[in-house]
Amino acid sequence: MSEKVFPKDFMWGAATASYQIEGSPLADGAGPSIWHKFSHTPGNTYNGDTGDVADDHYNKYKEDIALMKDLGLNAYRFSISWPRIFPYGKGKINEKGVDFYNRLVDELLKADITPFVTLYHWDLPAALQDLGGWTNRDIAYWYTDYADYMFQRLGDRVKNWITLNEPWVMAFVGHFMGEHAPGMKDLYASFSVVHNQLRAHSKTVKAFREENIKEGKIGITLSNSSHDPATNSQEDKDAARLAHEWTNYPLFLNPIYKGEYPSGIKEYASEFLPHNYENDLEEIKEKIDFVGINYYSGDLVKADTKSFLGGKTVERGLPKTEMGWEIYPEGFYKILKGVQNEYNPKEVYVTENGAAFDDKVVNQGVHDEDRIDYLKKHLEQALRAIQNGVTLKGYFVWSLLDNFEWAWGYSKRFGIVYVDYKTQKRIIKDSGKWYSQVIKNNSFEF
Ligand SMILES: OC[C@@H]1[C@@H](O)[C@H](O)[C@@H](O)c2[nH]c(CCc3ccccc3)c[n+]21
Repeated sequence: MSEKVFPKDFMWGAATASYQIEGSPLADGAGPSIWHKFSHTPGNTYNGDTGDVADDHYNKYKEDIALMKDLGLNAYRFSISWPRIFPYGKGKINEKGVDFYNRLVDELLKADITPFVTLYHWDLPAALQDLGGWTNRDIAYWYTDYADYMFQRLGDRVKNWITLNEPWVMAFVGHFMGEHAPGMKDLYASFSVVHNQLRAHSKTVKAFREENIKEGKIGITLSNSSHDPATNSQEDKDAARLAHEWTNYPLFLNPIYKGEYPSGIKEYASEFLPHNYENDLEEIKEKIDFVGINYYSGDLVKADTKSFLGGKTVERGLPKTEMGWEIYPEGFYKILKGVQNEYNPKEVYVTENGAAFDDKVVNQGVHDEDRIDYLKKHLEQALRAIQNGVTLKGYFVWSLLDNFEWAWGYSKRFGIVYVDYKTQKRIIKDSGKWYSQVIKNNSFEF
């Protein structure tokens, strides 16, 4: 393999999520999600933005799939909105909700685009939050029933499944920092949410095996930020390792692959883990087919006794994206190599990588050189990882379209396609044209 070309059959895609692009959150019998309620609660999102319209993808999905085809994508990662299927989270089924995803999948297959389905990307049915949501142990059963129903309805055409998107963010940004739905600030709740997501994930993997989906594969997508020690001191090294075990893939892959939480979590955070959590570890240790890695940025960690787990992040002084995240491509390699070294997964997919920049339309185009530079530098590190033994099989850029960026609303643009929210017009950015060349050449050099 020449040093700049990806392996043959490497999968090139783009990723999105239901609440961020679809709009029409309550259409055709859908129930409200916790993000519908959170974004409609004053003060929670920039400018009071909500997902009521977003990219209107619920109505424009055919046009957007034609765009994906134009770009030459051979895969597309999207999420299913649980409350469109089960408006109250369990019990009554909303056929019109199922019908939307049936039509979406059929249109993707017609365009020769492989669907990668995320079963949960944070839009929990609000009715389940009324019962405690992810802090209620019974959610493992509610979630598995929902997932198993989707396997039955779409499993004949959808072969690649992701149980959860970024369970760390759901647990801590949503239940400790309070900046995401459901807006809680309770560290004990956060660790219960970690544990119940792992229980739900593994019960679902077991149900998936029983459904016997032909050539089916199932995995989980985890958020990661490369944490390096601010200095060579033992305190900073320890703080960086703890930050890694807490916020990155080990918090979930250790239980899944090794049947226990990372040593630092057991040593310094065991008081927050649910009572008798050990009784669930055997069941959580359920084989998965691939690991999904999300990566955006890296940081330095400095020992700090006032911070949770004794570390605080400090900056390197590197260029930043519009999110204020430092651009650190080497960290991408470290995370990918680290996953392979520690768990040796059969397959790895980059399920999200991308950047927000201050995109402007000039003469009907968007000349986002900064995003091209970001993507190129990260693809170089992804290829380097493959050349160093990482079983990386595909890459999904975040995101296909500019969309609802959670608490930031529509103020941050991550798309390789620009969305004019007043007209809902799509404009392929220069980065989208560049990415389409990457796919055609299977290389970032052409
Ligand atoms: O922020 C860009 C994307 C989101 O739009 C995706 O829905 C989400 O999966 C995702 N995760 C990350 C990295 C972790 C993170 C999430 C939320 C806020 C800050 C960091 C970045 N992103």
